This record gives sequence, structure tokens and C-alpha cells, in this order.
Amino acid sequence: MAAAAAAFHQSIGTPHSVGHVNNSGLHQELAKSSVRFISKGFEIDIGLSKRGCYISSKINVSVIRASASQASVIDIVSSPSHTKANDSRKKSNEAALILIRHGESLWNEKNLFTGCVDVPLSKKGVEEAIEAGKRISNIPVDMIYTSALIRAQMTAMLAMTQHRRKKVPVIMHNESERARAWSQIFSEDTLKQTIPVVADWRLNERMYGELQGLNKQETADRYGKEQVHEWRRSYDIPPPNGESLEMCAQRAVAYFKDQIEPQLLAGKNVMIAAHGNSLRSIIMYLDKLTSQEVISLELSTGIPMLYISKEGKFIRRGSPAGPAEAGVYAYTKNLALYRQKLDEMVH
Ligand SMILES: O=C(O)[C@@H](CO)OP(=O)(O)O
Repeated sequence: MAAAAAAFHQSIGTPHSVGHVNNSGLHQELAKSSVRFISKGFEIDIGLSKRGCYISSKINVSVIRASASQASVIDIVSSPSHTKANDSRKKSNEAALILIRHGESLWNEKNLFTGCVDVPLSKKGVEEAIEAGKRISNIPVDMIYTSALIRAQMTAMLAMTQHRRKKVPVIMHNESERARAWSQIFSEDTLKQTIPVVADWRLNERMYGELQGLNKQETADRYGKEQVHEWRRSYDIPPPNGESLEMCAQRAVAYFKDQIEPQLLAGKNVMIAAHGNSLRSIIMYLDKLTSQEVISLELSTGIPMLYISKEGKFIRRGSPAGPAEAGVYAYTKNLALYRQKLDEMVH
């Protein structure tokens, strides 16, 4: 039953245009000198330099170069008897990694500091999760990691309701011997049609200490905007009795390196549904951001981000635009083939 494991994902980059900036759920951070937007496959930095205000954008050229020499995703659609495809996958080190910040929660809606308080998605958050699922519905997922918090788990599960492959995400219960034994699956065929979901507290939102449950605006009015900004967006200054981003990054990145990266290196396609700060930590590691760069990185709720893991490197591919847009899935041959197989299954 331990076989009920496995899975990872790839990401895709997209061309960018300043014209897209305002319509894609982008978030803006009140950074002191610069702001980075990440959405739909492009990055835009806006900031102040000695010469005035600047705007710069980035296309990852490796996106274009990233070819697809392997068939790592094909066998996920094909029957298990397609051993040739399976062999190809073993040789391949390419895998997709999808990151999704949970949809809006009931406390995001109320503008409350949330941290590790376990609140569910709002109605809008449910819709965002479903929309995120549509965007990734043509991308293979072999394994899902979420935090221990319901808003991330709801997001992962709702997103998977939209996936065209129709595998069933199943939460792994390894918290005790009995939990493990009682959640076993006794059919190999059924098992093959499942996606293991591993929930771990190390992917949780950073613990917000004594700010948890407080209104963000009221806290700013009371302690001053500067102080609240320092608590929310400095790298190594924790809020009262809470975790700094640095502390959050220590456990989230350690978990990524220990548990998730080996799966990617084995060619498994992975989705991670987590939180603003645990994902910023992981992106800091993937994109080799400095502590200065990460503090101005903001992630929108419910927007999937894709990376390709290849030969130990992570290539940002942005965010798939939607199931109807074929182009975004063709950034690697593997993703295009996977989608083609899905299309063939339907027709
Ligand atoms: O309240 C929280 O837990 C987080 C994420 O919503 O807030 P912040 O934007 O300050 O990181």
C-alpha cells in the first residue's frame, strides 16, 4: 500500500505583456523600493531607482529551449501495459511542479491575520480553486502535497475535480499504525486510479503569533502602518511570538528538499497546495531569490504556477492560461503529448 505514492508536475512559462497585468489576479506588495508581480507566466518588477521609476519584465528563455526528449507524462494516460512508455519515463528526469496558493479563505475575506488558524475557503475561494483546476486540467499530476490546513486541502481537492484524467485524490493517513492500516486500498486497479495526497504541517502558513485573529487594518491603525508592514513583510523579524518568513522558510524548504524534490527527480509530477508564506519560501529556493527579493514577492490566491524540474534544475513556466488554450501546454513536448492523449481518450 505504500505503493499509493508517486506524482509530480511540470510548469510552463508563458510570454508576457504589460497589457495582461491588470486582469489576472495579480497582487501588489507595498515594498519599500520595488514590487514584483508574478502571474500567468511572466514577471514584472516595478520599482524606484536613482533615475526614477522603472518597470522591467522577464521572459524565461529556457522555456523556449526546453524541449521534450522524454515521454514522462505519456504513460500516465496510457494503460499500465505500455511498458515502453514506462521505460522512457524511468530514463527521464523531467517532471512538472504546480504550486497553488489556496483560494480566498473566510478570514482573507474579513482581512484577518490567519497564520495557522484552520479556517475554510470562502465561496469566492471555492470558485478560485475550481478555476485553478480548469487551468491545470491538462497537466499530469502524480502526487499532491498540501499543508495540514483545510483551506489548502480544499483547494487541492476542488482543483482536482476539474482534472480531465479523473483520477481520485486520496489523503494518505500515516499519523498512526491504525490510521495507515484502516485506510488501505485492496485493489491494484483502483489504486492506479488514485493520486496520493500527503498533508504536512511544514507546508502550513507561517505562524502569525499574537496577530492571529486580529484585523489587519485595525492593527495598522493601532500600531502604525510601518510596524505592521515590518511584521508582515520583513524577512527575519517575527511578529510577536510568531514565525518570521525566515523561520517559515527553514521548515518549508527543508520539507521540500527532503520529501518533494526526490519525487521530482524520480520523474513524478507534483502539485503543492499551500500558503502565501510557505510558497514564497519554496519559490525563494526554486528561483534562488535573495531575502531582499522574496519580501516583495506576492502570490495571488488560487492562481497555479508551473515549473519544470529537469536534471536538478527548476525552470519557471508561469501559469497555464486555461484548458481551452492549447499553446500553453505545448511548451514541452511531454505536456503536449499528455494533452493529446487526453483528447484521444475523450473522442
Ligand atoms: O494572514 C495570513 O496568514 C497571511 C496570508 O493571508 O497574511 P499576510 O498577507 O500578512 O502574509
